[in-house]
Amino acid sequence: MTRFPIQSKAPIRPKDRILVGIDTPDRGVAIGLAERLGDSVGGIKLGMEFFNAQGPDGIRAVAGTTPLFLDLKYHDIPNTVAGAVRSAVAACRPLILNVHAAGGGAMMRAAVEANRETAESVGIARPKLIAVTVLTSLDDGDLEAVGQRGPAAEQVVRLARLAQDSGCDGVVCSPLEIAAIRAACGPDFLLVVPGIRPAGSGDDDQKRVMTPGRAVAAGADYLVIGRPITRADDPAGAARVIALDIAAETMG
Ligand SMILES: O=C(O)c1cc(=O)[nH]c(=O)n1[C@@H]1O[C@H](COP(=O)(O)O)[C@@H](O)[C@H]1O
Repeated sequence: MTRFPIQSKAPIRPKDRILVGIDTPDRGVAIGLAERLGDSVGGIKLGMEFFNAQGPDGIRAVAGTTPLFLDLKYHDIPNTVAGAVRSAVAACRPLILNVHAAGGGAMMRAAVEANRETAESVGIARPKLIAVTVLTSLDDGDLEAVGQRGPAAEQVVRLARLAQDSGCDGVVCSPLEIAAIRAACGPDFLLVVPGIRPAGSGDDDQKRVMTPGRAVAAGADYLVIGRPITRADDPAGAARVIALDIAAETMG
């Protein structure tokens, strides 16, 4: 796997934009997928299902030197989230980690500070800290059911601005809000985008979706893609087709 371009301004190759979401509790399955996909994606994303079964030791065993997005979506009081970030950065050394923007400005500022201090004290490049805006599995009706008035897109932009003001490097958003966040937060704000479905794939539990090529053309930096790759008969082949779709929509 090549060096991840996230820490520099180097141009990003289509395949490097893919962070494959490996959602399994099984260490052997995760290691197998990471190995098979190593040459076809930019990095891996490990989240709660894997972490809760295998812990930091399992994360290190799967990620090795592979660029890692550690997706544990912290959402708690500032002191607790700061502690979680310190533990995660020291133990897992991710390239990217996340919190929920809905935890508020004080919580995000505490996370930003904990991330910076811990990276300095363990002597690693500072991981990118990003904030989840509105989950891609929710639509306007779901938001209304939890007392959130107004379209998802408005809430996403509100939370993206708050995340930026709180010192976060970027956000997780659906592909449908990329243009609005770019307009509000500028070209350097990192946009990591799940809710990606190649043409012809089912949406599963995702509600705000787009194809990989169209999401990158709209301004996504990185795409988080799970089942369309990991559940394919040939995961590496599926990742290569996705990279071709990105290239077709974004080059020449
Ligand atoms: O933070 C995330 O990565 C995330 C945020 C979000 O709003 N929606 C979302 O789907 N994700 C993650 O992205 C991955 C998407 O997986 P697939 O739906 O299988 O492509 C899952 O691992 C989710 O946990």
